[in-house]
Amino acid sequence: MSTQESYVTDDGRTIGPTVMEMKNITLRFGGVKAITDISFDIREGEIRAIIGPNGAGKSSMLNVISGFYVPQEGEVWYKGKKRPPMRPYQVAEQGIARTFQNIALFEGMTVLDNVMTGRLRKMNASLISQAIWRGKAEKEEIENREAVEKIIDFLEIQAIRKTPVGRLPYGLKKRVELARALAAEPSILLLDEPMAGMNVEEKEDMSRFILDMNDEFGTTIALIEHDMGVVMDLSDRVVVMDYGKKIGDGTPDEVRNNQAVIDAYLGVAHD
Ligand SMILES: Nc1ncnc2c1ncn2[C@@H]1O[C@H](COP(=O)(O)OP(=O)(O)OP(=O)(O)O)[C@@H](O)[C@H]1O
Repeated sequence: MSTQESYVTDDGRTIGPTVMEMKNITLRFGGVKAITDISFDIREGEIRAIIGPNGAGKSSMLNVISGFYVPQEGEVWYKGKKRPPMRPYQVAEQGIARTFQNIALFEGMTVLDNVMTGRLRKMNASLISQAIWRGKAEKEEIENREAVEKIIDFLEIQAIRKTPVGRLPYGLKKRVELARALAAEPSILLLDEPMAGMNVEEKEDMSRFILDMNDEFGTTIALIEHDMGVVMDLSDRVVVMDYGKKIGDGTPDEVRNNQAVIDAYLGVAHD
């Protein structure tokens, strides 16, 4: 199927054309090649997973997408244009939001205020226009509040909206982080091991929220994860990395039956 054509999944979601393309990415840290010549694409509206054993290069890839690392070789294409090297905040301004493996929230602030910080990109009224056109700024404030409240309802965190984040258990903090990222209304949402450190019930909740988020807001999601089982039910397509190389790419079924992937997960020796 052409990557420029839309298609409808078995569960009735529409997957659009390619929104991001990684072309022949190579990333080195001194003598260590974290990523070797990897290409793959992300389509609009899909849930795209990047999986692989420890040290495979997943975090490095996520950091290339989000602008934390600039690869020595290869190109990143976004919305049909080659992306020049960019700082992470510029990538964020382009509509790519992310969560972190080690939660990065303002612990002393309430859940509501943390989620509001995710909205900063959407706040357009400058200080001057706020002074002159108070009405415009007020309207924007109301819109922002409404958008944030919708997300808070959606992620079922109403009951803790006034609680300082520092007091919350781990699973809920992860959910608040998700809410904050979603508040930016990203074109692509990058999730860095969203289920790491969670118990079974928390993992089930998180899976449900990721699926619902994609369904309800149409958010394109790219996530990295080393637990293969967790992402198989969630993802439309999966890239599998091992020792910095791409060893598989396809639907969960294709990837599950790929011998190189099976070997990598069973720890079969490499040539
Ligand atoms: N900042 C860095 N400096 C030097 N080497 C690095 C750096 N970041 C990653 N590496 C190396 O690059 C390789 C890939 O690491 P990366 O963290 O991307 O893998 P990963 O698949 O995310 O692993 P994990 O599942 O354990 O998080 C590893 O050999 C790692 O040691």
